[in-house]
This record gives sequence, structure tokens and C-alpha cells, in this order.
Amino acid sequence: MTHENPHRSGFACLVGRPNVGKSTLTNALVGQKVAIMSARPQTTRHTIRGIVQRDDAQMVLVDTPGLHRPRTLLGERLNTLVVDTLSEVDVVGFCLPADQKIGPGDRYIANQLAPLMEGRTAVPVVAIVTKADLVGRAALAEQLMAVDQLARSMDRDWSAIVPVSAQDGFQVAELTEVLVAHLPEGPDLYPGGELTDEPEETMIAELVREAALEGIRDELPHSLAVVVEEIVPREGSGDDSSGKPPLLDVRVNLFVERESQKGIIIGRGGSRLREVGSQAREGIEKLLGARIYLDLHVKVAKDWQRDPKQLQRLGF
Ligand SMILES: Nc1nc2c(ncn2[C@@H]2O[C@H](COP(=O)(O)OP(=O)(O)OP(=O)(O)O)[C@@H](O)[C@H]2O)c(=O)[nH]1
Repeated sequence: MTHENPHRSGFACLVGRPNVGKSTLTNALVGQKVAIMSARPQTTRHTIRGIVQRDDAQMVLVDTPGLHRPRTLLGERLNTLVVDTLSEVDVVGFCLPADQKIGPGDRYIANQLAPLMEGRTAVPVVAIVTKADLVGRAALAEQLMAVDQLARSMDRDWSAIVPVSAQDGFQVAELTEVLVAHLPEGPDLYPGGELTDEPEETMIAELVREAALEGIRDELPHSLAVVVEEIVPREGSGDDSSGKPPLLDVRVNLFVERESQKGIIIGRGGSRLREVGSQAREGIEKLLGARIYLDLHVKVAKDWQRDPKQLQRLGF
């Protein structure tokens, strides 16, 4: 191997009308390690469907509530939300089945995507022709041309058009390459492809959050996100015969939105943060059945509640 490719990471979203094969394709892209994501608290915008984990990239496949032709004002609002959400992913995969003519449902979604595909902040949209195994070569070629024409009719271009079959694996690897190429350079968003939503970590985060908000709930409504960074055994602890429980280093980040809130959490000379630490530690030691050293860091993550990428990084 000569020069390594830069490591890439980011979010991708598959859209398309119902039954075009989005779920099946998600599973095929993710491979064996289909990560079934439990409902995550406060996941209002993205639900993670799976993570494509490679040595040189991590692609997080997210879901949106679904793009539909709205029949109501609420439906319209929901679609606005969906489009907003889509504008924040790194690449969109627009799925159209190989075995059906492009119809009004597909056209509706294409029209919703069109504004995303222009301007400085344009999001690349890859047209994916799914279920390629259901048609012959000639019909597939015809469908690829029709899909190309669909973009042209809107004065747009797909970043690529990729035929694929999730059923027999045709072009699945190629599609992964195409999608990954659109992700920005960066480290894994979820180290090791693991989502940090193990119940233990969630509970630890909750204990810290409770302690941190004690008495100041009104001053910091909803502006505090707590993320357990790591839980690691202290080197050499627990392997003697003293019978003492092992010592764990628990590193936790508290994210606030503003510098002033940081001051509130930390308190004068760090006094408040120490209290938060000792109160939370008690609960965490009970939970883990271990002695812990609790390392709390308060950080400012501007407007984290409004930024889905930040939210993902914070584990929401
Ligand atoms: N032959 C063939 N069938 C497929 C392929 N991908 C999906 N299907 C079938 O198409 C149907 C719909 O697939 P889904 O993956 O559930 O479609 P979806 O777009 O996620 O559907 P919604 O959840 O309703 O949005 C299922 O019966 C799948 O078995 C494929 O590559 N080839």
C-alpha cells in the first residue's frame, strides 16, 4: 500500500417512496453488523438505522420521518422538517425501483430534493436504482436513462446514478464507495461503530446530569448534555489479591451552550463541580459495583440542540 486514503466519516440518508427497498438496502450496506438502534431519548430528527464501518470510513445511515406527498398542512410541515434534516446530512441516496416506471410519488420527492441540490451548501444526491435483479439489462438501461432525465427535467444533476440489488448484492460495494466518497474527512463519529447507548452509560450520564442540575434546573433548562466518554479500568487495579473492587476511570463530558452556563456548573473555584462529582460518584459506584474516579469536564458546544450533527456526536 502506498498512500493511505484520508479517513472519512459522516451521515447518509436513504429516501424514496414506500416499498422501494430502503430498509433492505440499508441492511445490505451495513452488512452482517446490522445495528438495531433502540429508540434513543431526544432523538427527534434522526434515527440511526445502521453504521457502515470500514477501516477508512464510517458512514452513519440515518432515517427521516419519511417524505410523502402531503395531504394535510401538518404533512407539509413535516416534509419541511424532513427537507431541513436532509440538508444537514452529507449525502442523500434517492431510491427508485428498477421495475416500476417513475411515477408521481418519485417525482414529488425529486422536487423536494431539487432545492437541496443547488447553491453553495448543496447536498449531493445519488440516485439509486434498486431491485436491479428484477429486470433485464435493457430495461435497466432504460430506467437509468429515465432517472437521469428526471434530474435534467428539474435542471439538476444526480451526483451519480447507481443500479443496485440488495437481494443478490449486485453493486452494493460500488454504492458504498460512491456514498463514502461524499463524506467529509474526519475520525469515526462512533468509535468502533458502537453507539454509546449501553444502559450503563445512559444511567451514568443521567446520574451526572441529575447532580449537575440540582438546584439550578431553572437556569439551565434543556441546555445540558452529558456524554460518557470512557470507562476504563485503572491500570494495575483489580488484579491484586487484596479483594478490593477494581478502580475505574470514568470520564464524562458535560456540554452546555454558553460560556456563562459553564460558569454556573463549575461554580466558584470549581466548588460546585466538585459537589456534582461526589454526589454522582456515589450513585455510579453503586451502579457499577466498583470504585470509580470520576473525571468531569465542562465544555461549551454552541447551539448543540439545534445542530443534528452535534447531537449525533453527543450521542443523541
Ligand atoms: N427482488 C428484490 N426485492 C427487493 C430488493 N430490495 C428490497 N426488495 C423487496 O421490496 C420490498 C420492500 O423492501 P423494503 O426494504 O421494506 O422497502 P422500504 O423502502 O424500506 O419500505 P418502507 O419501509 O415502506 O419505506 C420487500 O418485499 C423486499 O423484500 C431487491 O434488491 N431485489
